[in-house]
Amino acid sequence: MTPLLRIEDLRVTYRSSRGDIDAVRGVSLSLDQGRSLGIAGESGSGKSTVASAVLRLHPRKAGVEGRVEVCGKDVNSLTWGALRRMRWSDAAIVFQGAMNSLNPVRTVGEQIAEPILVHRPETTRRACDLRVAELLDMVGLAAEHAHSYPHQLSGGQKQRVMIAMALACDPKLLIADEATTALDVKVQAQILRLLRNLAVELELGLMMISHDLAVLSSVCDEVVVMHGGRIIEQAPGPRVFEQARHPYTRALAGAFPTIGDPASRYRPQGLADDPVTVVDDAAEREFAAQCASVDGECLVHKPEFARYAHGRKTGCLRAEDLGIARTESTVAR
Ligand SMILES: Nc1ncnc2c1ncn2[C@@H]1O[C@H](COP(=O)(O)OP(=O)(O)OP(=O)(O)O)[C@@H](O)[C@H]1O
Repeated sequence: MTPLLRIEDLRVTYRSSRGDIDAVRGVSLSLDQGRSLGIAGESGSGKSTVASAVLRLHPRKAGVEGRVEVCGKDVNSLTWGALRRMRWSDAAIVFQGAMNSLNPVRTVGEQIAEPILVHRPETTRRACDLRVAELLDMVGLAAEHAHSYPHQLSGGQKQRVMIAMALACDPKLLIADEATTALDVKVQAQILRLLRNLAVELELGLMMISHDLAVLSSVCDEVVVMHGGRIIEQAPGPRVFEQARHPYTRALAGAFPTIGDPASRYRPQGLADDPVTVVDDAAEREFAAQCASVDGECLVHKPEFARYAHGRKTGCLRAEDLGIARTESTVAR
Protein backbone atom coordinates (compact mmCIF):
# COMPACT_ATOMS: atom_id res chain seq x y z
CA MET A 1 0.00 0.00 0.00
CA THR A 2 1.34 3.47 -0.91
CA PRO A 3 1.77 5.52 2.24
CA LEU A 4 -0.36 8.65 2.55
CA LEU A 5 2.79 10.65 3.22
CA ARG A 6 6.31 9.66 2.26
CA ILE A 7 9.31 11.86 2.91
CA GLU A 8 12.66 10.71 1.56
CA ASP A 9 15.92 12.40 2.57
CA LEU A 10 14.36 15.87 2.89
CA ARG A 11 16.81 18.76 3.19
CA VAL A 12 15.68 22.36 3.56
CA THR A 13 18.05 25.33 3.63
CA TYR A 14 16.92 28.88 4.38
CA ARG A 15 18.91 31.75 2.93
CA SER A 16 19.43 34.49 5.48
CA SER A 17 21.62 37.58 5.74
CA ARG A 18 23.63 35.70 8.38
CA GLY A 19 24.26 32.84 5.96
CA ASP A 20 22.48 29.63 5.06
CA ILE A 21 20.53 27.75 7.72
CA ASP A 22 20.25 24.00 7.15
CA ALA A 23 16.94 23.66 8.99
CA VAL A 24 16.23 20.05 7.90
CA ARG A 25 19.11 17.72 7.09
CA GLY A 26 18.05 14.40 5.68
CA VAL A 27 14.67 13.52 7.19
CA SER A 28 12.91 10.38 5.99
CA LEU A 29 9.56 9.20 7.32
CA SER A 30 6.24 7.82 6.19
CA LEU A 31 2.67 7.86 7.44
CA ASP A 32 -0.15 5.53 6.45
CA GLN A 33 -3.82 6.39 6.29
CA GLY A 34 -5.49 6.00 9.69
CA ARG A 35 -2.18 6.32 11.58
CA SER A 36 -0.79 9.18 13.64
CA LEU A 37 2.78 10.40 13.76
CA GLY A 38 4.18 12.87 16.28
CA ILE A 39 7.22 15.07 15.68
CA ALA A 40 8.88 16.23 18.88
CA GLY A 41 11.85 18.50 19.45
CA GLU A 42 12.91 21.81 20.86
CA SER A 43 12.33 25.17 19.24
CA GLY A 44 14.52 25.41 16.14
CA SER A 45 14.93 21.65 15.64
CA GLY A 46 13.18 21.84 12.25
CA LYS A 47 9.72 20.43 13.05
CA SER A 48 7.70 23.21 11.39
CA THR A 49 10.00 23.21 8.39
CA VAL A 50 9.13 19.54 7.79
CA ALA A 51 5.42 20.45 7.99
CA SER A 52 5.89 23.39 5.61
CA ALA A 53 7.67 21.13 3.15
CA VAL A 54 4.72 18.71 3.09
CA LEU A 55 2.45 21.49 1.80
CA ARG A 56 5.25 23.38 0.02
CA LEU A 57 4.64 26.39 2.23
CA HIS A 58 8.28 27.31 2.80
CA PRO A 59 9.63 30.61 1.37
CA ARG A 60 10.35 30.39 -2.36
CA LYS A 61 13.98 31.21 -1.77
CA ALA A 62 14.47 28.18 0.49
CA GLY A 63 16.49 25.36 -1.02
CA VAL A 64 14.63 22.03 -0.92
CA GLU A 65 16.09 18.64 -1.80
CA GLY A 66 14.67 15.17 -1.41
CA ARG A 67 11.24 13.82 -2.14
CA VAL A 68 7.89 14.56 -0.51
CA GLU A 69 4.87 12.55 -1.65
CA VAL A 70 1.32 13.19 -0.48
CA CYS A 71 -1.29 10.68 -1.70
CA GLY A 72 1.31 9.47 -4.20
CA LYS A 73 1.88 12.99 -5.63
CA ASP A 74 5.40 14.39 -5.79
CA VAL A 75 4.74 17.71 -4.02
CA ASN A 76 7.84 19.47 -5.32
CA SER A 77 7.01 18.91 -8.97
CA LEU A 78 3.32 19.88 -8.84
CA THR A 79 2.25 22.90 -10.89
CA TRP A 80 0.83 25.80 -8.87
CA GLY A 81 -2.70 24.78 -9.90
CA ALA A 82 -2.17 21.18 -8.83
CA LEU A 83 -0.55 22.36 -5.60
CA ARG A 84 -3.59 24.52 -4.80
CA ARG A 85 -5.85 21.51 -5.36
CA MET A 86 -3.61 19.30 -3.23
CA ARG A 87 -3.73 21.75 -0.31
CA TRP A 88 -7.04 21.44 1.57
CA SER A 89 -8.24 18.45 -0.53
CA ASP A 90 -5.37 16.03 0.14
CA ALA A 91 -3.66 17.67 3.10
CA ALA A 92 -4.53 20.51 5.47
CA ILE A 93 -2.72 22.14 8.36
CA VAL A 94 -3.72 23.79 11.64
CA PHE A 95 -1.00 26.12 12.89
CA GLN A 96 -0.10 27.23 16.39
CA GLY A 97 -2.17 30.27 17.30
CA ALA A 98 -4.13 29.87 14.06
CA MET A 99 -7.29 30.72 15.98
CA ASN A 100 -6.02 34.30 16.19
CA SER A 101 -5.96 34.49 12.41
CA LEU A 102 -9.75 34.26 12.15
CA ASN A 103 -11.18 37.34 10.49
CA PRO A 104 -12.90 39.37 13.27
CA VAL A 105 -15.55 40.89 10.98
CA ARG A 106 -16.79 37.67 9.33
CA THR A 107 -18.90 34.96 10.92
CA VAL A 108 -17.48 31.58 11.74
CA GLY A 109 -19.79 29.98 9.17
CA GLU A 110 -18.59 32.26 6.37
CA GLN A 111 -14.98 31.44 7.19
CA ILE A 112 -15.50 27.67 7.30
CA ALA A 113 -17.40 27.92 4.00
CA GLU A 114 -14.56 29.73 2.24
CA PRO A 115 -12.32 26.74 1.37
CA ILE A 116 -15.41 24.80 0.27
CA LEU A 117 -16.55 27.55 -2.11
CA VAL A 118 -13.01 28.10 -3.44
CA HIS A 119 -12.13 24.44 -3.97
CA ARG A 120 -15.60 23.15 -4.89
CA PRO A 121 -17.23 26.11 -6.64
CA GLU A 122 -20.08 23.91 -7.86
CA THR A 123 -21.35 23.59 -4.25
CA THR A 124 -24.75 25.26 -3.81
CA ARG A 125 -25.32 27.74 -0.97
CA ARG A 126 -27.67 25.26 0.71
CA ALA A 127 -25.22 22.34 0.45
CA CYS A 128 -22.48 24.59 1.79
CA ASP A 129 -24.59 25.61 4.83
CA LEU A 130 -25.33 21.94 5.53
CA ARG A 131 -21.65 21.07 5.27
CA VAL A 132 -20.71 23.91 7.65
CA ALA A 133 -23.27 22.62 10.18
CA GLU A 134 -21.88 19.09 9.79
CA LEU A 135 -18.31 20.30 10.29
CA LEU A 136 -19.29 22.28 13.40
CA ASP A 137 -20.94 19.15 14.77
CA MET A 138 -17.83 17.09 14.01
CA VAL A 139 -15.71 19.42 16.13
CA GLY A 140 -18.26 19.55 18.97
CA LEU A 141 -19.79 22.98 18.30
CA ALA A 142 -23.50 23.75 17.94
CA ALA A 143 -24.73 24.65 14.44
CA GLU A 144 -25.77 28.11 15.74
CA HIS A 145 -22.10 28.99 16.08
CA ALA A 146 -22.06 29.43 12.31
CA HIS A 147 -23.56 32.87 13.02
CA SER A 148 -21.04 33.76 15.76
CA TYR A 149 -18.12 36.14 15.31
CA PRO A 150 -14.69 35.03 16.54
CA HIS A 151 -14.75 37.40 19.56
CA GLN A 152 -17.85 35.57 20.82
CA LEU A 153 -15.92 32.29 21.13
CA SER A 154 -13.39 31.02 23.67
CA GLY A 155 -9.84 30.06 22.64
CA GLY A 156 -10.75 26.36 22.59
CA GLN A 157 -13.87 27.02 20.49
CA LYS A 158 -11.84 29.07 18.01
CA GLN A 159 -9.33 26.25 17.69
CA ARG A 160 -12.25 23.87 17.01
CA VAL A 161 -13.33 26.24 14.23
CA MET A 162 -9.81 26.09 12.76
CA ILE A 163 -9.97 22.28 12.81
CA ALA A 164 -13.42 22.37 11.15
CA MET A 165 -11.99 24.64 8.46
CA ALA A 166 -9.03 22.31 7.91
CA LEU A 167 -11.44 19.38 7.45
CA ALA A 168 -13.78 21.30 5.11
CA CYS A 169 -12.55 19.69 1.89
CA ASP A 170 -12.13 16.14 3.28
CA PRO A 171 -8.34 15.99 3.42
CA LYS A 172 -6.75 12.61 4.02
CA LEU A 173 -3.79 14.09 5.87
CA LEU A 174 -4.19 16.56 8.74
CA ILE A 175 -1.15 18.34 10.17
CA ALA A 176 -1.49 19.95 13.59
CA ASP A 177 1.54 22.19 14.23
CA GLU A 178 1.61 23.10 17.94
CA ALA A 179 -2.18 23.29 17.60
CA THR A 180 -2.85 23.07 21.33
CA THR A 181 0.16 24.94 22.70
CA ALA A 182 -1.59 28.28 23.35
CA LEU A 183 -4.50 26.66 25.22
CA ASP A 184 -4.87 25.97 28.94
CA VAL A 185 -4.25 22.41 30.07
CA LYS A 186 -7.91 21.34 30.33
CA VAL A 187 -8.85 22.73 26.91
CA GLN A 188 -5.64 21.32 25.47
CA ALA A 189 -6.71 17.84 26.61
CA GLN A 190 -10.16 18.31 25.02
CA ILE A 191 -8.67 19.40 21.69
CA LEU A 192 -6.19 16.51 21.73
CA ARG A 193 -9.04 14.09 22.35
CA LEU A 194 -10.98 15.68 19.50
CA LEU A 195 -8.04 15.35 17.10
CA ARG A 196 -7.47 11.74 18.07
CA ASN A 197 -11.17 10.86 17.68
CA LEU A 198 -11.46 12.64 14.33
CA ALA A 199 -8.37 10.86 13.07
CA VAL A 200 -9.92 7.49 13.96
CA GLU A 201 -13.46 8.29 12.72
CA LEU A 202 -12.35 9.84 9.43
CA GLU A 203 -9.38 7.48 9.00
CA LEU A 204 -7.07 10.45 8.59
CA GLY A 205 -3.33 10.37 8.63
CA LEU A 206 -2.53 12.74 11.50
CA MET A 207 0.84 14.45 11.84
CA MET A 208 1.16 16.23 15.17
CA ILE A 209 4.02 18.58 15.93
CA SER A 210 4.85 19.58 19.48
CA HIS A 211 7.77 20.19 21.80
CA ASP A 212 5.74 18.32 24.43
CA LEU A 213 6.54 14.60 24.37
CA ALA A 214 3.68 13.83 26.79
CA VAL A 215 1.14 15.35 24.39
CA LEU A 216 2.48 13.32 21.48
CA SER A 217 2.73 10.06 23.36
CA SER A 218 -0.93 10.40 24.45
CA VAL A 219 -2.18 10.81 20.87
CA CYS A 220 0.26 9.30 18.39
CA ASP A 221 0.94 5.74 17.23
CA GLU A 222 4.54 6.68 16.46
CA VAL A 223 6.79 9.52 17.60
CA VAL A 224 9.96 10.82 15.98
CA VAL A 225 12.29 13.16 17.86
CA MET A 226 14.19 15.86 15.96
CA HIS A 227 17.39 17.56 16.96
CA GLY A 228 19.39 19.96 14.81
CA GLY A 229 17.34 19.21 11.69
CA ARG A 230 17.63 15.43 11.93
CA ILE A 231 15.53 12.62 13.35
CA ILE A 232 17.52 11.20 16.24
CA GLU A 233 14.97 8.74 17.58
CA GLN A 234 11.78 6.98 16.56
CA ALA A 235 9.59 4.97 18.92
CA PRO A 236 5.98 3.84 19.35
CA GLY A 237 4.07 6.82 20.82
CA PRO A 238 2.60 5.22 23.93
CA ARG A 239 6.01 3.82 24.89
CA VAL A 240 8.24 6.74 24.00
CA PHE A 241 8.78 7.66 27.65
CA GLU A 242 9.84 4.32 29.04
CA GLN A 243 11.60 3.24 25.86
CA ALA A 244 13.47 6.45 25.02
CA ARG A 245 17.05 5.43 24.35
CA HIS A 246 18.66 8.57 23.02
CA PRO A 247 19.90 10.82 25.83
CA TYR A 248 18.32 13.79 24.05
CA THR A 249 14.87 12.13 24.10
CA ARG A 250 15.34 11.35 27.77
CA ALA A 251 16.23 15.00 28.39
CA LEU A 252 13.18 16.12 26.41
CA ALA A 253 11.02 13.74 28.44
CA GLY A 254 12.20 15.50 31.58
CA ALA A 255 11.47 18.98 30.22
CA PHE A 256 8.98 21.15 32.03
CA PRO A 257 8.16 24.86 31.88
CA THR A 258 9.26 27.28 34.58
CA ILE A 259 6.50 29.61 35.74
CA GLY A 260 7.28 33.26 34.96
CA ASP A 261 10.15 32.47 32.59
CA PRO A 262 8.74 31.78 29.13
CA ALA A 263 12.25 31.43 27.70
CA SER A 264 12.77 28.35 29.84
CA ARG A 265 9.67 26.59 28.54
CA TYR A 266 10.26 22.96 27.75
CA ARG A 267 14.01 23.26 27.92
CA PRO A 268 15.28 19.68 28.05
CA GLN A 269 16.69 18.77 31.42
CA GLY A 270 20.22 17.58 32.05
CA LEU A 271 21.86 19.15 28.99
CA ALA A 272 24.79 21.46 29.43
CA ASP A 273 24.43 23.94 26.62
CA ASP A 274 22.05 25.95 24.44
CA PRO A 275 19.88 24.07 21.95
CA VAL A 276 21.32 23.63 18.47
CA THR A 277 19.33 25.96 16.23
CA VAL A 278 21.64 27.12 13.46
CA VAL A 279 22.91 23.75 12.45
CA ASP A 280 25.90 22.50 10.53
CA ASP A 281 27.70 19.24 9.93
CA ALA A 282 29.03 19.25 13.45
CA ALA A 283 25.56 19.29 15.06
CA GLU A 284 25.80 15.73 16.35
CA ARG A 285 29.08 16.54 17.98
CA GLU A 286 27.56 19.75 19.36
CA PHE A 287 24.91 17.56 20.92
CA ALA A 288 27.60 15.28 22.30
CA ALA A 289 29.04 18.30 24.10
CA GLN A 290 25.68 18.75 25.83
CA CYS A 291 25.12 15.07 26.62
CA ALA A 292 25.48 13.62 30.10
CA SER A 293 26.26 10.13 28.68
CA VAL A 294 28.95 11.29 26.24
CA ASP A 295 32.14 9.31 25.75
CA GLY A 296 35.20 9.94 23.57
CA GLU A 297 33.81 8.18 20.50
CA CYS A 298 30.77 10.46 20.35
CA LEU A 299 33.03 13.46 19.87
CA VAL A 300 34.71 11.92 16.86
CA HIS A 301 32.14 9.80 14.99
CA LYS A 302 28.87 10.67 13.36
CA PRO A 303 26.20 8.47 14.97
CA GLU A 304 24.38 5.93 12.82
CA PHE A 305 20.61 5.88 12.80
CA ALA A 306 19.94 2.23 13.55
CA ARG A 307 16.93 0.04 14.16
CA TYR A 308 16.31 -1.62 17.51
CA ALA A 309 13.72 -3.95 19.00
CA HIS A 310 10.00 -3.05 19.15
CA GLY A 311 10.05 -0.61 16.23
CA ARG A 312 12.51 1.79 17.79
CA LYS A 313 15.24 3.58 15.87
CA THR A 314 17.85 5.75 17.47
CA GLY A 315 20.88 7.76 16.47
CA CYS A 316 22.91 7.37 19.67
CA LEU A 317 26.31 5.71 19.42
CA ARG A 318 25.99 4.42 22.95
CA ALA A 319 22.44 3.04 22.69
CA GLU A 320 23.60 -0.50 23.35
CA ASP A 321 25.59 0.58 26.42
CA LEU A 322 22.49 2.42 27.56
CA GLY A 323 20.43 -0.72 27.65
CA ILE A 324 19.17 -2.24 24.39
CA ALA A 325 20.44 -4.71 21.84
CA ARG A 326 20.45 -3.92 18.15
CA THR A 327 18.26 -6.33 16.20
CA GLU A 328 18.58 -5.23 12.61
CA SER A 329 21.23 -3.76 10.43
CA THR A 330 21.88 -0.05 10.17
CA VAL A 331 19.44 1.95 8.07
CA ALA A 332 20.36 4.95 5.99
CA ARG A 333 19.06 8.32 7.12
N1 LIG B 1 11.54 31.52 6.96
C1 LIG B 1 12.71 31.30 7.56
N2 LIG B 1 13.83 31.97 7.20
C2 LIG B 1 15.03 31.73 7.79
N3 LIG B 1 15.21 30.83 8.77
C3 LIG B 1 14.14 30.13 9.18
C4 LIG B 1 12.83 30.32 8.63
N4 LIG B 1 11.96 29.47 9.25
C5 LIG B 1 12.70 28.79 10.16
N5 LIG B 1 13.99 29.17 10.12
C6 LIG B 1 15.10 28.63 10.92
O1 LIG B 1 15.16 27.23 10.65
C7 LIG B 1 15.43 26.49 11.85
C8 LIG B 1 14.32 25.50 12.10
O2 LIG B 1 13.11 26.23 12.35
P1 LIG B 1 11.69 25.52 12.56
O3 LIG B 1 10.67 26.61 12.74
O4 LIG B 1 11.46 24.54 11.50
O5 LIG B 1 11.92 24.76 13.94
P2 LIG B 1 10.83 24.24 14.97
O6 LIG B 1 11.42 23.01 15.58
O7 LIG B 1 9.50 24.11 14.33
O8 LIG B 1 10.81 25.41 16.04
P3 LIG B 1 9.53 26.11 16.73
O9 LIG B 1 8.95 25.09 17.64
O10 LIG B 1 10.14 27.27 17.47
O11 LIG B 1 8.64 26.54 15.61
C9 LIG B 1 15.59 27.54 12.95
O12 LIG B 1 16.97 27.83 13.08
C10 LIG B 1 14.85 28.74 12.42
O13 LIG B 1 15.35 29.95 12.95
